Amino acid sequence: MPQNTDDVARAPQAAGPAMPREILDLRASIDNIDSALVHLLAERFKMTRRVGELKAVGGLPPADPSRDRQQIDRLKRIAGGAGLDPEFAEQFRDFIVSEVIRHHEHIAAEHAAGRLAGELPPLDTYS
Ligand SMILES: O=C(O)C(=O)C[C@]1(C(=O)O)C=C[C@@H](O)C=C1
Repeated sequence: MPQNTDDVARAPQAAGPAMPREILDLRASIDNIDSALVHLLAERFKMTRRVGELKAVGGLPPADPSRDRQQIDRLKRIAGGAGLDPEFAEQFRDFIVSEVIRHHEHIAAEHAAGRLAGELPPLDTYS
């Protein structure tokens, strides 16, 4: 994903002390990381949208507390090893998953109203 790293260096400077070159370089990297995070999140939401469709079709509830517990324990362990505050990692996951739940609920309501769009798996294939 190409980035225009000149954006930061060309940004107008407020009056005051000059911005050190290293901060400008760090900001360019921060912008790249933020962009990667947004792209990763967009991919994650594509996956969860499909999960939401399958849950709606299968009559499964939007939230899955045992999966939540698994994810939280795993992410907190990873965060600890990566030098990130595990509580922050949990809150970040909660923030994302609460949006996923909102999407799941919307998809379930659309399905209940017979308006669910997109490719759906055939039902009762194995019964
Ligand atoms: O795995 C699921 O069952 C999902 O619906 C996805 C997801 C998630 O965003 O990771 C969302 C809600 C659930 O409570 C658990 C996980």
